[in-house]
Amino acid sequence: MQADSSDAEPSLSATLFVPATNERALEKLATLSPDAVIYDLEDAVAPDRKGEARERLRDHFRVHRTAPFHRVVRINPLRGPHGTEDMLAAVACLPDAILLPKVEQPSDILTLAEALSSISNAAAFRIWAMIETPRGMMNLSAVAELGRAPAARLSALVAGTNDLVAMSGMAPGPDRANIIPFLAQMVMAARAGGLSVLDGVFNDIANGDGLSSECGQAAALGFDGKTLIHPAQIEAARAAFTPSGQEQDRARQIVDAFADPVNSGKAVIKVDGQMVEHLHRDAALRLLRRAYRRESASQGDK
Ligand SMILES: CC(C)(COP(=O)(O)OP(=O)(O)OC[C@H]1O[C@@H](n2cnc3c(N)ncnc32)[C@H](O)[C@@H]1OP(=O)(O)O)[C@@H](O)C(=O)NCCC(=O)NCCSC(=O)C[C@H](O)C(=O)O
Ligand SMILES: [Mg+2]
Repeated sequence: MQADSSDAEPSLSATLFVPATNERALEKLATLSPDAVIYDLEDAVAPDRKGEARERLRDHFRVHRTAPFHRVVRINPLRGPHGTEDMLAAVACLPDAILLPKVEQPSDILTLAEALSSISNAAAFRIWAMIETPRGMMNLSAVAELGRAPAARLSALVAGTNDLVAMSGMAPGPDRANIIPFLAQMVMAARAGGLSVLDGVFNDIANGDGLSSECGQAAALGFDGKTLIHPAQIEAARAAFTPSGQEQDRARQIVDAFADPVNSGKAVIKVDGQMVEHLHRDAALRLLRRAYRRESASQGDK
């Protein structure tokens, strides 16, 4: 079962990356049902194609003014040569959020937030932060604290496991054993800051069993969703982050038990032999809300 999820964002279970230069993949989006799409101007775009990527992105958003999923643009770091132009292109697209990669300290977020505040049509944009460098990991709690400061616009953390592995020299190990401590810290930091938090990508596109297992692991760690690189990965992510029928039944049982007049005024009761407190009822209500949102979203797909 997924741990308590933040209500800061809509459902983000299946969040698909699309390189902004890949025209075919951009068009394919109209036939897919991810919860969110991250249009990438950073690592999926070669350095000599950054200008073309921005142009394609603007064209794409001009044609597709709305979409049934949350839309996020990943720009290059603001301290690098492409960051500012990427930010302006992203703002012109009116996405729901801008994803800043390789965030290492609070000032990275605050610089972007300040820049957005000086642009008139950027009022509603949220910022998502990728945590994927050793320095970003070391400064994680200070970055996540910005979730409590509305002016910082921060609403989600995204684990960049490829970069983290490459920059740290760690091998992920079987079942990601070596990186789990860092993933768990990201979830805790996100909860402390009231942020959503997404797991990193699974590179082995043809390995469906491996993906399902990693999505299950991400849900068990408390992530709100998984970032994906291929349409074939959407269903596995969706399944792992949707509360099962059994989980929903149990949640209803807990909610109903507390609503029963015989339990009126009680802070702790027994349900099916187990001690249950108000915190369990609150978690049950969140789970049912998540299941309801998922159900409504899939009705919308039909
Ligand atoms: C990896 C890919 C290059 C593979 O693409 P392709 O060879 O075209 O795959 P398929 O032939 O199997 O594709 C089948 C159809 O699906 C479309 N497609 C493929 N990928 C996507 C996608 N991401 N979104 C939408 N549609 C997609 C193809 O166009 C085919 O369509 P059709 O022919 O019309 O049926 C490709 O999958 C890819 O580029 N994926 C995304 C890569 C990416 O964005 N990478 C950067 C993000 S990951 C990262 O950086 C994480 C982080 O920073 C870290 O450090 O960990
Ligand atoms: Mg990365």
